[in-house]
Amino acid sequence: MITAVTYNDGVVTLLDQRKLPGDSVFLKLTTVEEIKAAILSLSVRGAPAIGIAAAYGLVLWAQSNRKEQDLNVFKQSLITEANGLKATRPTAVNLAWAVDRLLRVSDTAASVDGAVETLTQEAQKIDEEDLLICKTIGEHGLTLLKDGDTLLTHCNAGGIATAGYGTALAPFYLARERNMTLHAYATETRPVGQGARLTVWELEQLGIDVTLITDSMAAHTLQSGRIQAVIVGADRIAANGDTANKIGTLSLAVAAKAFGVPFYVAAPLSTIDVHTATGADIPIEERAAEEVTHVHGRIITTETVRVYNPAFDVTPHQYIDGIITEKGVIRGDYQTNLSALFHPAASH
Ligand SMILES: CSC[C@H]1O[C@H](OP(=O)(O)O)[C@H](O)[C@@H]1O
Repeated sequence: MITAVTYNDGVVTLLDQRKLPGDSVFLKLTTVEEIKAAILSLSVRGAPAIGIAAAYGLVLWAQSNRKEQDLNVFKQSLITEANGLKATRPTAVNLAWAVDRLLRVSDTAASVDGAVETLTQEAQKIDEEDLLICKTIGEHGLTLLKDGDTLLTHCNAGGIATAGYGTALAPFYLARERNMTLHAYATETRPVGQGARLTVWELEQLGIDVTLITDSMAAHTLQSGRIQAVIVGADRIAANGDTANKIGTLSLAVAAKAFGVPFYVAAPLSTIDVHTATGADIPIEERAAEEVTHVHGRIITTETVRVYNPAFDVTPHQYIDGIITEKGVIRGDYQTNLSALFHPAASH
């Protein structure tokens, strides 16, 4: 199992995803500032993985402030640090979800030491739970597939974007364990190249057949009939099922609908944000122009060009045939059926 984020005794170890596929470099971080920088630079990326990293970042801060005598000062400063972590990447709700979960459990602490212990335990629980959740997502994803299927995926929603197994790639991990054969087509995923650099690398590490295409080849590939389903991850799913994911996902969903290919989103409940009504309300992170204008440090356009670099887009729920969660595959009336995941009693 490839693990992107691990924690042990005051040190967070991150697989530096900027260096893949050429080098597997592990960063040893001991401060929340280093964690924030790693999230901003995409050393660690992937909605669940940045939630786990942010949670451990709060733990590092708490441990370095253990000598604070005033519990209220400690708690107020913790909230400030939490807000700083949330601001790093606003679209992926998992980051805020993880940080808010730590704030909730530490709020009842009766001492600074108690708060530090509670924060540490809760961050480790989030990490451990995510691994099991992703495996379960893989199980539910397999119910939609058959031996020999070819799936198109976008960006990287694999083990290195989570605590392990991934979300969109989880069915590939499970299929491999079950001697079931699935084939992958991975889109390059400009401008950061998570597909070409990370998904190809991850699937080849697993011995899974993967074909790389550029983003502009996706519609043609879907039209060709060689793809049985599209499966992607998510950064935030609104209450009505509208889904924010890596830029380029919307194009895949529209093309899949046009050519009759099922389009699935795979995501844990921690990616579903019932407090965000529709996709129009999801904040879309815009990133530096250099991600678009430069490849491996070399400029590929003019020095004067204006750049628009949204890191995500929103796929309307009408284009989504199913949302694969750890609770099962959610279909149809997403407003009702997603809400029922959080309020089961109300669904009767
Ligand atoms: C399970 S990863 C979910 C999601 O996060 C990725 O974004 P980024 O690489 O910018 O962190 C991508 O949108 C994945 O689908």
